[in-house]
Amino acid sequence: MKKRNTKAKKAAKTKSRKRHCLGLHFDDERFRALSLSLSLYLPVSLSSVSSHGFQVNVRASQVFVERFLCLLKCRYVNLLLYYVSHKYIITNFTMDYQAKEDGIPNSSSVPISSDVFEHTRNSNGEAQVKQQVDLVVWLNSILPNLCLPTNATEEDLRTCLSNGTVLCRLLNRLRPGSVIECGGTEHSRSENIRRFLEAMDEMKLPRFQMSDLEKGSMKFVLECLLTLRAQYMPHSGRHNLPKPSSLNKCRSDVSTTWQLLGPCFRGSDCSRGGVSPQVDSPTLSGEDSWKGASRSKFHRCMSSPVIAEASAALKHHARHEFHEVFQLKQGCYADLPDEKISEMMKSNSLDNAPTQSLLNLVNGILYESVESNNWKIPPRMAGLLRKVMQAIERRISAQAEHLRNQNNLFKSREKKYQSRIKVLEALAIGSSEEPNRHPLLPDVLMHSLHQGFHGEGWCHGDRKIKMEEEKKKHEEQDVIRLVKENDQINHEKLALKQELELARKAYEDCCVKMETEAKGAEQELEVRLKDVMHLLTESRKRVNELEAYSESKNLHWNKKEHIYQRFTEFQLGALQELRLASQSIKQDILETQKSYLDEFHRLEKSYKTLVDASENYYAVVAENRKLHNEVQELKGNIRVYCRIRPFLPGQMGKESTIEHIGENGELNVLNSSKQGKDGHQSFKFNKVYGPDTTQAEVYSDIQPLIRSVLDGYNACIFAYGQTGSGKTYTMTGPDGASEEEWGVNYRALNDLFHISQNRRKIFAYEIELQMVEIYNEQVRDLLSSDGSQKKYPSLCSYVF
Ligand SMILES: Nc1ncnc2c1ncn2[C@@H]1O[C@H](COP(=O)(O)OP(=O)(O)OP(=O)(O)O)[C@@H](O)[C@H]1O
Repeated sequence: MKKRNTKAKKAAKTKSRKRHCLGLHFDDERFRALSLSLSLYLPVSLSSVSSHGFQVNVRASQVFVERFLCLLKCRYVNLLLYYVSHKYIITNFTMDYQAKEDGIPNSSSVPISSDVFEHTRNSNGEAQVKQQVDLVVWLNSILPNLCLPTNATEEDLRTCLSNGTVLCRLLNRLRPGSVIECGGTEHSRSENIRRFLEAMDEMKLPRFQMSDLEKGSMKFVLECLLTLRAQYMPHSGRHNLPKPSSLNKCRSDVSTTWQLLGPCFRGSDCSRGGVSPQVDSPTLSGEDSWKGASRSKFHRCMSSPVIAEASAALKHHARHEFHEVFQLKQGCYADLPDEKISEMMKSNSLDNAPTQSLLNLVNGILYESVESNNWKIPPRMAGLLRKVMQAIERRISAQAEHLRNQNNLFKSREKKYQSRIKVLEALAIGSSEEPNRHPLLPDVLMHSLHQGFHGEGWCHGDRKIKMEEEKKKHEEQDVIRLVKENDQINHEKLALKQELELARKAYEDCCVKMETEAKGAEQELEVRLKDVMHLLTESRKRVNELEAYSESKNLHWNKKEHIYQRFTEFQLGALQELRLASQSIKQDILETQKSYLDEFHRLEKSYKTLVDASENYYAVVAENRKLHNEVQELKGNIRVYCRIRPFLPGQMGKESTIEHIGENGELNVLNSSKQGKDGHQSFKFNKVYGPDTTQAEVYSDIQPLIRSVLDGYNACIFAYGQTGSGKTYTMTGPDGASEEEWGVNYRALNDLFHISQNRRKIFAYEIELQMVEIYNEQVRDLLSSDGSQKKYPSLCSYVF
């Protein structure tokens, strides 16, 4: 019996290894357990199970389904969860899976109906479109001048990114100085892209090929940009893609996981989202696949907030319209209208909006405040920020509560399974204590066996004995088979128990970790909220101060501007006048210069003439003097002139005695007292001046004598006649005389000074004047200042 048991165990082991080789280990119990585990975290539920197939209800995208099929083939849950954590799970559909009895089911052979495929494709397309929209919004927020439409197609993106400048600018905004941008030539285009890719390599981030930008799918380009976004804006689009660092980590995780699994899958097959795992060699057992690092990675993925987010997104699929409230076309929060902010702040919108949208909003506002407003948050945005943070806090609290409920549920299920395991263990123990009774052997069979050894048919001949032996042999074979199956069941029970224990521990760890993370996140959010509120208060103070300062400055500058404007206008007017004056002066200067030039030429000519004349001047002057004096001598050294006084005002009716005045100094006088010839007397003078002769005409005959005096000749002019005949009038002029009435004395002195002044460069004259009066033959000095009126004995002439 012992030998038979050993053989049965060996056969069971061989069969078990064979099942592992097939890569399928989904009998009913095992799959139920797996489904239960999955349903705790994922939108997967087992619909029906049979010995050869099962139906799974999945809410997932096509990618998810493909991954799930891979999971079914190798029972590798880690892989499934990994992909789920990074892909959208957005739709519902049912997948029928019929496992093949004789081989490994291939994902391509899974009978999925055409409408399911269509639905799946649409789901996948929706996810890609959403990723693309998110990416466009992000690009617009980083590079506002880009102005990409939210519904930009792949070709639009290709056109936008193909010259490489946008990529370089994007990278420089995220990481200043990362790349140096070239110009817009064809060569610069490839150079820009090359530099961008080098920078990505340097940052150890996944990149695309240059040909991806030229044609074909933009998938890798989009993945690269989403990774870049996750790297530098880790809170933005978290549900779309992991951080680049974590992406690389996840890639290595996947690779590690494959190693743990054995060579069933190659990491490279899925490093870019591939879905065609290969079964190359026997896999490890299901128990092995849950050991060590892979299990911890599984729980790390499970504990990721993204899972919770994805789950929440599935549960609140109907809330899609609220997501629209927080979607911004251009990603510019500062320009949001008040109506939009009010709509966002409504409790209905906040409670129903996806958490990722709220986080995007918070990050967007903070990013804008850092980038554009120098850490200043506008008050209306601060109110919205506070509301959003409160909504996030409420959600975190709800998540923690949900996790606690899940934990309780899991514990209750664990107890239920433990009780089942205990029953099975009791059955197994019972069978070992009663060797002749296998727990799974039916009573009828046990009765037959008993009868086989102790029954009465033993005595009815050889034929009967032979039949009994054959029957016994069959029954023994049945017993062996049943024992073997019982061993197998026990073995699987033990494995299931261990697996459940591990899962329970892992789940507890996961819950603790998630609670810790939730508390940490809550505390972090509280700290950030406090920081934001502090910043907001400071910003408000600063804004008020700046507004007051700006107002006063504005007034001051307005005044100054007015003053400067007036001053400028005045200066412009003055400048204009100066310009006109300058032009006029310039014209005058030119004219003056021209006239001076003419004058200079004229003076030059005159000067030459004068030079010529001056050479003979002195000779001419001497000659002139000589001739002049000779003329005077010829005229006579003693000349006698006679001037006839007109009637005085009171004598107008009297008869004149002047009979005739001749041209040559002849004068005929009629004496009415005498008769005849004696009554007519004739006189002869050098010249006779009639009663109408002016003072100037009298002096014109005397003037040459004045010149002779200055030439060194002596001259004497004196007047004589009876009282009232006009001597004083002729020599001096009447009292208060005008220049016309000046007598000989004034005119002679004028000429003396004038001629002596003209000759001052040649001669120096000394002029002395003496004025005397001769009266009653007494000479009196009229210019004497001592009052003594010096008297001379007898002199009756004026001497010059
Ligand atoms: N040519 C004249 N035209 C007009 N009035 C004259 C003229 N000559 C003399 N008289 C006037 O005659 C008057 C007498 O002249 P004035 O005093 O010169 O004479 P007199 O010879 O000097 O006299 P006396 O010897 O007494 O001094 C004056 O009133 C004077 O104005």
